[in-house]
Amino acid sequence: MQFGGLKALSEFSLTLEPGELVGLIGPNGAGKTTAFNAITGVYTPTSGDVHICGKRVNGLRPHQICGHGIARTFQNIRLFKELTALDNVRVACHHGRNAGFAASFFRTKGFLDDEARITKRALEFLDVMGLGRLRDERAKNLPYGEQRRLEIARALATGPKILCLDEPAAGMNASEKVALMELIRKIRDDFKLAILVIEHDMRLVMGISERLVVLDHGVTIAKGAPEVVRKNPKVIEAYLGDSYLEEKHIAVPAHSGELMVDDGTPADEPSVKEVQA
Ligand SMILES: Nc1ncnc2c1ncn2[C@@H]1O[C@H](COP(=O)(O)OP(=O)(O)OP(=O)(O)O)[C@@H](O)[C@H]1O
Repeated sequence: MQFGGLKALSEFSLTLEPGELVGLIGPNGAGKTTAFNAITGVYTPTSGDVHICGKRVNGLRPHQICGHGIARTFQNIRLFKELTALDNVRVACHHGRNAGFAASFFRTKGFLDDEARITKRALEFLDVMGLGRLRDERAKNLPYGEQRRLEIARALATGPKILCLDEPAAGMNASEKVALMELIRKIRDDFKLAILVIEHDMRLVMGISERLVVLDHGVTIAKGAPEVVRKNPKVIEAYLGDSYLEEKHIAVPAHSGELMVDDGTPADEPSVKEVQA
């Protein structure tokens, strides 16, 4: 994905298997959101291919790609702020359906039955995300963490095979983050989805992902199981940065040991001590 002279994403190849939970990590500006945008049709990749279940979807519009089974959430929450939580999810349940003007205008029995089914289904998604009691609240009045969960409920309601979550725990406190990550894993298990999650907090994402892909400057610098990736010197260097390491007086030799420092939040002493040279 190239923007003028800038290659925001140049070496990126990822296959998501059914039911897999993969973490996409990397420092600020590494190209993570660009990868999501290229996969979900927000951008048309300037080269390369995106396939969903064998079908090439490059150049399709986001709603068409969603119709092929990829749903996503955004780093900056994009809810229908004036609609209730329930209606935000109902809209997604309607995805790809068209009742027809006459049926909706005359509110035929078939139309009303359909609407009742959609409401029931939307309530189930709200309950999955622990938002059932807030069904009639306008999205804009929900606390930040609940808006994030509502976005996930809405994405789930489109019936995806693959769910892409862009920093779903951003802005949450530590215990909310842990609870959300556990919920994400449960969603994967219950709905049998593949999930690709961008998360800045390395410890969190390593805790739930079977596999990690690490980007830096648009290039994949490491892939694999979390316990392998976290020992990768390139990842340690890219993620923490030389200045950070100098500041903390941490030496990272070519074949360094464990890395257990959260990114994006000030590293506390116990985490730093876990960086074993
Ligand atoms: N529409 C765009 N036009 C020009 N440059 C862009 C555009 N979108 C992203 N970029 C650039 O591409 C690079 C990768 O950005 P991207 O947002 O994908 O990084 P990121 O890994 O998601 O970062 P962060 O963790 O801060 O969200 C950055 O240099 C960014 O400025």
